Amino acid sequence: MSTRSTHPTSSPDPYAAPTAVHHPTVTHTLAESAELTAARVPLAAPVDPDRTTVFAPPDGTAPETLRDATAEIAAAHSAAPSLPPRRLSAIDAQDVSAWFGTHKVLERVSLSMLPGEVTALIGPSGCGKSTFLRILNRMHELVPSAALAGQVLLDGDDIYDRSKKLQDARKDIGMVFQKANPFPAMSIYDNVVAGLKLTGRRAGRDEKDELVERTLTSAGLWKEVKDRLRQPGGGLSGGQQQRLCIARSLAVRPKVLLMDEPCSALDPTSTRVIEETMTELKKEVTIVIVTHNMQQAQRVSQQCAFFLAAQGTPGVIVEHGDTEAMFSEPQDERTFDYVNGRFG
Ligand SMILES: Nc1ncnc2c1ncn2[C@@H]1O[C@H](COP(=O)(O)OP(=O)(O)OP(=O)(O)O)[C@@H](O)[C@H]1O
Repeated sequence: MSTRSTHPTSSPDPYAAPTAVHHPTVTHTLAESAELTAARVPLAAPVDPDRTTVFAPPDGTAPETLRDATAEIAAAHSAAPSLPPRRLSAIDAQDVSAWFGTHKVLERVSLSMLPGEVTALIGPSGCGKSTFLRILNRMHELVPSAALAGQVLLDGDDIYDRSKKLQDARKDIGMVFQKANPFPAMSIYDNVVAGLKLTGRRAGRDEKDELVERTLTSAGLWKEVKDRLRQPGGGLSGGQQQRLCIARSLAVRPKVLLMDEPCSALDPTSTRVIEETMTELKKEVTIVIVTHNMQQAQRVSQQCAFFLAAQGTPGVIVEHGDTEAMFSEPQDERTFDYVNGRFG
């Protein structure tokens, strides 16, 4: 066990009174739980595989149905320049606790995020999902008052080990934020290449061209922008900008991609395109997504973790495991209540 940064003086031993629990044991009680579970409602409706969401094609070439989009994105992936295959990575959080000043926001959270799968982090506002996500690529330490304890292992190596460089963690574990943040005046092409520049690596023209096509294809954007690569990134729609940011993150070939509510600012059409893109992307990068959208969690993830912070206590994981099972047969009544919209 290792301890990072400066611990709050009022709590010198972060493990003095461990109360966090992990699936399937439950020791926390939520005040409202009994009341909430008194009137159970049917489980969330399963996702309809034949849903026929109509797309609003920006250039008149987009398909009409999600089913078509899935096929199109998959086809684009197989036609794109490819890289030699590599082993998919696992990221493991072990007994992670976190503070902002003296405010403890996570309590001994452990979670294994499996290679080549999408793990969804769900839970009510303020339970520490984003903090947990930011700990996974060492962004938490950017906040001056922040502290943490525990370990984050990328393929078995602790990213917080003193011998590890911060830059390596950021390169290996990319992040896409809630609000798309491309460089607006920079061209689409240069936005993607900027991802590479951040690593300090120089690349020739051919390599850059290949990189731009490959990453934009992986992000599900190539077809829409291939004829206007020199136009500013800021001229794209919100959904396209988010996919451009995904492409920029992919340019450094991360092993893990963290996504913090990547669709919350997007319309349903753009949301579906990004979800389909994620389904393809997980074949090359392990994905962890924070989402408030239960249907999205069901659609995109194979693993799910339910975070909860009872009044005045730090966030813990109440239950985690296979997404389908979490939604159809949750082991904890608080999970049942949350995934069925009873609170949060
Ligand atoms: N920079 C910060 N400084 C101080 N406290 C913070 C900071 N960021 C988050 N917190 C606190 O940490 C706790 C967890 O916040 P966090 O954003 O991780 O929760 P969340 O589950 O992601 O919430 P949401 O779903 O609303 O985004 C909250 O009490 C929040 O107020």
